[in-house]
Amino acid sequence: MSSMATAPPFTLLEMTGATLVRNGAIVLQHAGFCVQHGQQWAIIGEPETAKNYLLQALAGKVVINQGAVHHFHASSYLQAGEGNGGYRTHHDLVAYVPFHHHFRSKSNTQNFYYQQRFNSADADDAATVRELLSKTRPKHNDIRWTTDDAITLFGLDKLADKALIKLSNGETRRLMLATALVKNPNILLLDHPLVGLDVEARSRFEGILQAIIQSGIHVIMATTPQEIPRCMTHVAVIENDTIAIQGPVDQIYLNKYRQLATPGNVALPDAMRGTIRTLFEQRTTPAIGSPIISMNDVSVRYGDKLILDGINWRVEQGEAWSLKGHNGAGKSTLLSLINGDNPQAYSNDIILFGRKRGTGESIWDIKKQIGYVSPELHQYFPKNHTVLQVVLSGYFDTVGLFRKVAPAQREAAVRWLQLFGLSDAIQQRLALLSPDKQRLCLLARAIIKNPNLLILDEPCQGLSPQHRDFFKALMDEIHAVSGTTIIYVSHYEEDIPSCVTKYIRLEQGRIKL
Ligand SMILES: Nc1ncnc2c1ncn2[C@@H]1O[C@H](COP(=O)(O)OP(=O)(O)OP(=O)(O)O)[C@@H](O)[C@H]1O
Repeated sequence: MSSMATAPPFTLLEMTGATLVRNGAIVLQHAGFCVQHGQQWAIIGEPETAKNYLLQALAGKVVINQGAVHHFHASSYLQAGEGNGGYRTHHDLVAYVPFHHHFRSKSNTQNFYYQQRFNSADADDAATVRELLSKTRPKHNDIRWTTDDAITLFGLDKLADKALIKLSNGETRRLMLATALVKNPNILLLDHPLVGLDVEARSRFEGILQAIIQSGIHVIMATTPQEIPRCMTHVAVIENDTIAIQGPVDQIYLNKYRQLATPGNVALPDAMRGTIRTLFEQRTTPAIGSPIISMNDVSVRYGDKLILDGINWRVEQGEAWSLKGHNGAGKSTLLSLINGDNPQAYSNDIILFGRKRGTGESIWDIKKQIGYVSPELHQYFPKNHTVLQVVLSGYFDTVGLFRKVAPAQREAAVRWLQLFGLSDAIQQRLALLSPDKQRLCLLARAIIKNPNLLILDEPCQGLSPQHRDFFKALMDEIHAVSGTTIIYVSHYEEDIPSCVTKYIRLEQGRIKL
């Protein structure tokens, strides 16, 4: 990959004849892509892996099997570096914001385990927002964005002294974007930057992006046809393993792609519905009486900060609820009280599955009633287990499989994986699956034990439109067949299945009627 090839005038970045391979399979072939000065690119289409790999290739994070990427924008920086003895690379001028963050503890020894968030005393090893941003120094002197600028742009002022581990999902996304900005790159590569942001943050994003672009940074982002910011000048459309179409945004017939990505009502094939019925006939979890959840004046406090304030909520068996609220409203904290991850559940008046919390029940007694999936679980789930092991671990509520399983359990796991279209991947390690298939695998894990309560926190995050529609139809079917109680969190109305008929909205930790 040479960055010293001769640049056509105004060309900043060029990919030529590139073939990208993942786990032995071609993801993208013969890809050509060129960014000229003043162009901002949105990459849409499917599969997600191809978009993600294209960004990673431009960021220099994956090997290109054939072809090359030329970073002409870095030429003068590299030339100026020659002779002064310092090591310079075009990587210094490119920042990539992935879908998942890789923040580490200060000792840099481990990823945070995900319950750690709700045990505030454990968070001492985590850097604060300001510490992280301050230590992310650019390798060059062309500083357009300081730490303070980035904090202001992304509205992180109130969070600046907070440990990273304490941030909500949406707050973490904003921090990831800010971290990339303080590298002061020439090229900013964003993988679905709006995912996890609430409606208001998404509407502010256009202005944020404009400010970034006006400072001279060029943006290339993977996104959906529905969410192409107005300041994007060009679009590239991925279809299967090629860049099918690319050009100025006003010359691409976007409606076609928007229609493809518009939520639709998928009808599950009869055979699939039959399988679901059979799987639920083997229900092992005994049904219990209502209410499933009863919260009476529940509050959660960390230090002097009240995160949840006077929550009264009753969920009857078989109900399907949408839990709504802005980023940082307290949704995940509320869920952590239900799924046994938050020690403050004991000091509150909470009845779960007919039993008051703090009356001798173990966390496992609680967890065995619940199927759970969330962005945090996905983030921290060890990826070295096979797909089959991951799904089977749902029977034991462990993060990975450490027990022997019964043949019937194994058979059910295989059938669920067939339903989710993951039969081919059964023996593959989770790490080798694309992020959307990993998510489907964790969804199968949540469902496999036929739990009394399904907690689905942003379950469609990262799913393709087809997978999303399929998953919603599956939820409707499961709810109809099993009567499983559901709590569903999403910042996108179109992600919510039609079986969800009740809602609770949080605002700054309180119920908003
Ligand atoms: N241990 C902690 N100490 C201090 N503040 C915390 C702690 N854990 C969470 N918070 C704060 O509590 C607020 C609520 O966080 P929570 O994750 O419940 O929000 P959320 O509604 O799920 O947001 P999102 O939509 O972004 O996922 C956030 O502002 C977060 O920073």
